[in-house]
Amino acid sequence: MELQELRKRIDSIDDQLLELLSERMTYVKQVGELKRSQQTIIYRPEREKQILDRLDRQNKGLLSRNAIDAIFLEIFAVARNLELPERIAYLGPEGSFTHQAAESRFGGMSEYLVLPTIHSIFESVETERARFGVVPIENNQEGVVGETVDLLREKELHIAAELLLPIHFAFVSQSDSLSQIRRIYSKDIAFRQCSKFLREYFEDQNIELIPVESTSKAAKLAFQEPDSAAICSHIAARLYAVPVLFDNINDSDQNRTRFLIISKNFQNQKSHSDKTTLIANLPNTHRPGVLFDFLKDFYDRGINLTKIESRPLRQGSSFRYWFLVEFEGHYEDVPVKEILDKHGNNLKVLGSYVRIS
Ligand SMILES: O=C(O)C(=O)Cc1ccccc1
Repeated sequence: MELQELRKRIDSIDDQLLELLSERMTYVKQVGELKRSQQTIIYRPEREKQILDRLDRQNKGLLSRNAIDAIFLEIFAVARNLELPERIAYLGPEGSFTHQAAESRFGGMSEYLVLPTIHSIFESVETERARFGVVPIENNQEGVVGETVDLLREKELHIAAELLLPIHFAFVSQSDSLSQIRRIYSKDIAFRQCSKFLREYFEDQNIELIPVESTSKAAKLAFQEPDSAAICSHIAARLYAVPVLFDNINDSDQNRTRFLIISKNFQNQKSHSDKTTLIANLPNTHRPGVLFDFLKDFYDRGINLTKIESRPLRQGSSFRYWFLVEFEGHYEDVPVKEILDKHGNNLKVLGSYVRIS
C-alpha cells in the first residue's frame, strides 16, 4: 500500500475511534447518573480490572497486555475526570517513583497534589484535600516502608487499590569524578536497595549518605550542589538536569515496589481475586500461643496469608507489637467474616481490593 493510502486509513480509524470514545462517554455519564442517585463511588478498580481482563482475552491483534492496560487506564481516568474531577496526592517533587506510580493509574488528566512527605499525603486524604493518595508500602528486596505502615494504623483511611512498579536506580551527579563527591542524597529505602554499588565505589571514601524525603528531592539537591550526588530515577535525573554516571545500580534487577492507593470511606465490591489488609492488635501477646491461635483461624478456613508484619506498639518501655496482616479474599467472604466477627475490636480492616500479581 502507498504511504498516502496508509495515512488515509489511519486517519479514518482515528475518526472512528473518536466517535466510539464519545459514544462510550455518553454511557459512562449515564452510569455516573445512576451511581450518584445510589450514592456510590465513581472509581471502581475491580470493575476496571474486569474490563482489562476481558479485553485481554478478546485481543487477537498486535497489542500486548501492557499496551492495552496503558491505553484503557487512560481512557478510564479521562472518563472519571469528565464526570467528577479527582485530585491525587503523591510524594514529590515531580519525578519520584510515587509520581510514576500515580500517573500509571490516574493518567495525564487527573489533578495532582505534590506533597513533600508520606505523612502529608495521609493528611491530605484525611482532610479530603485529595480524593486519593499514593504511597509506597513495601519493596520486594528491602521490606516495608515503616512510615506508611504506621500511618495506616494511626489514621482512619481505607485502601482502594494496590499497584506494583519495577524500580531502577541511577547514580547522578554534576561532578565528573567520583573523588569530588562529598555527599550522596536519596531516600533511606533506596540506599538499602543499592548497597552493593555503594560498598564497591564508596566504602573507602569519606562520604556522607544523607536520607531525604524522596529520590526526586535528592536529584534536585544534586543539581544545586555540584559536590554531591543522588540515587534517583532516570526521569528525575532528566527533569532536574543531573547527568547519569551509573545506571541500574540496584542490587537486584527484579526490584519492585508496591504502592497503595488510599482514600477516605472507600469500599470495593468483590472481584474474583481480592486481597484484604487488616491491622491486628491482639490482647495478651506476652502469653504463648496468642498469635498462633489467631493465624490458625486463617489456616482452618483455607485462607492464604500473603503478609504479616509486626510493628512496635510504642507503649511505654515495653517490647509489644501489633500486626499488619494481608491475605487473599474479600471482607464479605463468609470465612473472612467469621474471623472478623470472632476478633471484633481487635481487628481493623483497611480494605479489600483487587490483588495484583
Ligand atoms: O523517593 C521516591 O522516589 C519515592 O517515591 C519513594 C520510593 C523510593 C524508592 C523506591 C520506591 C519508592
